[in-house]
Amino acid sequence: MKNMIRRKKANAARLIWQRLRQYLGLFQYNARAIILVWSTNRILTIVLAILTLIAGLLPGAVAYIGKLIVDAVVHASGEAQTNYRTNALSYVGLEALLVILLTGTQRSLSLCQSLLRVQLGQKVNVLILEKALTLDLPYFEDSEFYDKMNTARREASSRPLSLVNRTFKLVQDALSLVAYGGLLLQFSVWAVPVLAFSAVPAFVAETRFALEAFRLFRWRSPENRQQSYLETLIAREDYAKEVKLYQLGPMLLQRYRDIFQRLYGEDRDLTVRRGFWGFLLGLLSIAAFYLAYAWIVLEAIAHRITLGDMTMYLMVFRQGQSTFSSILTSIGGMYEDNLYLSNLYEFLEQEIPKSNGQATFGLIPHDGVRFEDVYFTYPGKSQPALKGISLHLKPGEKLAIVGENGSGKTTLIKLLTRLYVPSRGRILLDGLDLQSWDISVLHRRMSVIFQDFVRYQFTVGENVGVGDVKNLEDLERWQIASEKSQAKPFIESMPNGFFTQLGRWFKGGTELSGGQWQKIALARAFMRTEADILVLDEPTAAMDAMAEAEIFERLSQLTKNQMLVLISHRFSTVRIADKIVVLSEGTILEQGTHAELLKAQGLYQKLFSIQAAGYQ
Ligand SMILES: Nc1ncnc2c1ncn2[C@@H]1O[C@H](COP(=O)(O)OP(=O)(O)OP(=O)(O)O)[C@@H](O)[C@H]1O
Repeated sequence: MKNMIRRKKANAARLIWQRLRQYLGLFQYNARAIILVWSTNRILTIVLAILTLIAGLLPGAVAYIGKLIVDAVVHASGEAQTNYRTNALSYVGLEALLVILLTGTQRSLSLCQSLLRVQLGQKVNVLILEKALTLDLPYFEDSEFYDKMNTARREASSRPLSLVNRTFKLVQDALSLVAYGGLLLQFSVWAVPVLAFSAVPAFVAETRFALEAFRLFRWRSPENRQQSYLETLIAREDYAKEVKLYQLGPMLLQRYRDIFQRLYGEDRDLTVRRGFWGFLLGLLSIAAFYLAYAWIVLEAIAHRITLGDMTMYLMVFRQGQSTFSSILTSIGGMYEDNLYLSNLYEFLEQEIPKSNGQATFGLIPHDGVRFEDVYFTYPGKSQPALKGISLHLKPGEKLAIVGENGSGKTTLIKLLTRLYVPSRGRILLDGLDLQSWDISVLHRRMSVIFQDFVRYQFTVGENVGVGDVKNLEDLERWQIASEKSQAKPFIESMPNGFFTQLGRWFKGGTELSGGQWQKIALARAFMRTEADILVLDEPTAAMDAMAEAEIFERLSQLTKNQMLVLISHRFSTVRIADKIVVLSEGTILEQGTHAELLKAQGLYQKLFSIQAAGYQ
């Protein structure tokens, strides 16, 4: 029996300990937040700590001077002694000085916090962006991971400082409470623990609700993303045309409102419950406070304490109560901050499996590119996008890939450029698996223009220059590259030539036509002269017939020493290739030269004749 009771007790103790650890575990980020703040600006952090200390101790001193004033007044009025009067007046002066000091300290504290907030916000954002730069493409396409990053970005820049401020505020309040407690102990040893315990239920409720708030916040990431997407659709110029002409505005706005209503409903429930329980449990501490208050009044009436003592205790009580509730708020808030920070650190510390390829040259120089039985399935998909792809592209060779929409052409390029890793099989460059190559060396050897190339809101020259970031500002190279892509004539006709700002986001920006943008993108590809693999995905789809014909006429010449991988739906353009691959549903259906494929009378020949017929 005794054993059973002992075991039960041990179990209960273990449970309490576990719970406590769970609670305390959630405060683990305080120290990290302080380190983060410390590394952001040491001087400001030290000043903040010192000011917090002063601001914590001063209120106790003010309360004590209050007592001295009242006692001196009582003496002075009873015995009409001038030195008591002088005493009383000098205490008043002293209190005024202390209050000035306190106000100054508090002002300086908020000044320090404002400065730190800006610096810390910048620092955390840079950390997040630096991490984002290390991520491979699949991470950006993984909505869960993307949500984590956005949650981190949205909130985390303000949270670390908030956590540090709260930690310091807690220390400050705790110091004030210790000072008050010290003064109160003279009254009764019981007053302090009674007041402390009365605050526990409110504290537990506060942390519980903070956890719930965080869960809500996390669940909602997808909804928040939807909302910000709708905002973008409604408010951004590149969507405005369609939104207006299809009259999508009201429908989009309604969706936006609906999401808000749903979120608001959940928020309101939580806020109401939090407020209700906070109030109810807060009543407990108020009751304890006022009982003690009444006790002090009775003691003063019975002359067991002086009037000065009573004034001091009452002040200590009032201040103590507000310090208590401020501590509660700090702890609840700190708990929330910790939860948000856990999200930030989860993002920052997510292990990114990196291929440790370091090779800067291949095993068989000049072997070119080989696909060996390559399969690829997109994450989360059941059907492979590419199946058993094998091909060989020798240095200087031109390869064209054709095939219907969704047949896997772009996917093949994504694998070739190592944005994705094959699920099976290998891709070799100069006899060495792409995974073994140093990624920056590999990317330097490639020049790629995707169908959805980026229209940078930079100057024309920079839009070309980004093709070779080392020579971003090199006017001469811009000129050569844009001459190759037929972009030079229209660039030079613009008022500021290569220095014209493009896009509409910034003042004085000029918008280009689709074909003009494409010529700029092509110039970007030609800018990368170091690259020996040029990949062009529908490079001339938006260009006029003349420009397209001129580019293709010269393309073989322009890319004489480069391997060229060209995706196109126009058969007139692919015929320049040494080898044409016809993709269908992720597999190679046919391959050969234009003449061979025509002769084979397969899909290529069929599609070619359909297109040719269209022009007759
Ligand atoms: N990021 C992605 N995640 C999942 N599936 C994708 C992704 N991108 C493409 N797919 C799928 O992979 C298949 C091949 O797409 P891919 O973009 O390679 O086709 P494509 O031949 O380039 O088409 P198009 O001629 O329309 O440009 C399609 O079924 C497509 O739905």
